[in-house]
Amino acid sequence: MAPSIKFTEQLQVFCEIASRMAKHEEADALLFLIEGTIDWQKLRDATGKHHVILASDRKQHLSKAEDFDFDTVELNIPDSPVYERLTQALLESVADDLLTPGATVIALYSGFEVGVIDSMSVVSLDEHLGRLTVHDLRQLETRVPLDTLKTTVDLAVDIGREGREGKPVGTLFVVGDHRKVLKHCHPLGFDPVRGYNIDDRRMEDTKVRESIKEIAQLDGAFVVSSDGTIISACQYISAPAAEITLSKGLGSRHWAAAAISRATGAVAIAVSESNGTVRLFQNGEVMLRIEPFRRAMKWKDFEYDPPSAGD
Ligand SMILES: Nc1ncnc2c1ncn2[C@@H]1O[C@H](COP(=O)(O)OP(=O)(O)OP(=O)(O)O)[C@@H](O)[C@H]1O
Repeated sequence: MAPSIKFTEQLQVFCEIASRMAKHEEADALLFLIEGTIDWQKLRDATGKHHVILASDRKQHLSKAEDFDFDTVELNIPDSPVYERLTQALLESVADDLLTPGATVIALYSGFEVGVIDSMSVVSLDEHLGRLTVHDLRQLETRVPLDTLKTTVDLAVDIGREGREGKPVGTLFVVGDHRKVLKHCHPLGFDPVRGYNIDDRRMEDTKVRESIKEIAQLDGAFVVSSDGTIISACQYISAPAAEITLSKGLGSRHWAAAAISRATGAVAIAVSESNGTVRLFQNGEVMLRIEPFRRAMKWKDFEYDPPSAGD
């Protein structure tokens, strides 16, 4: 059974203060990061008509919450620091259209004692989160289904923000039109997904996404079919770069992304190793750019010397 959080007097007072703060800040929502179920009726009474989002690492903690008019977000990053989980909850809420990128949110969470909501923050989602909206993805009118795009973009944003074991990671996903894409690819060594059956290569699966984060540390691109199956990994992409203009500072990974999206009907999603920025290319152009949400600044970024367009 899911653990339950006692609806204490302290929680009641927290809800009242959060509601007052929400009014004062003209906040768009209250966000509760929870580690168990709560008496939903009491929470609804205490938060009145406010838009409330509940985020948890476990689906069962959120069970029946929607019956009380709460929005819910599942995180799947247990044991991560609270800051990471809050960030993820905000990103997911924006991606699911529960919050706009410019929203102000009153977040309530357990900052010190496990299982007790003891902390509150006023968060203004700045423009770093700004571009990640389903609306933007919808505007692309691609032949790649929205679900596949959203899953890939979410994963790319995770990779850009988290890196791996403290190190930044960059990578490239080429999504859709995979038969044509493969004609422009050659392997850069062993293909780590080769030999796995289709069910073990679907991006909708959490375990598969975790494996992708590992493989992303290797050189080359992922080729993904429109239905979100990883067709191949560690591929070098060579497509003609003629008629493509990109901003200065973008290197060969981004040129490859632009070129393949021009030469085929695929959407290319590049994660920059230098700064975690995710760019989505279609028809040779950057259609969407998502800045990582507060990744630590690295001074060595400024020493970066991009290769020339012909590379
Ligand atoms: N044509 C390509 N196909 C697939 N992967 C590529 C290609 N070109 C470069 N890469 C990958 O991108 C990595 C970084 O290359 P480079 O620094 O030139 O790219 P970049 O666009 O500046 O990207 P970043 O911002 O991540 O540094 C390479 O080590 C390689 O793994």
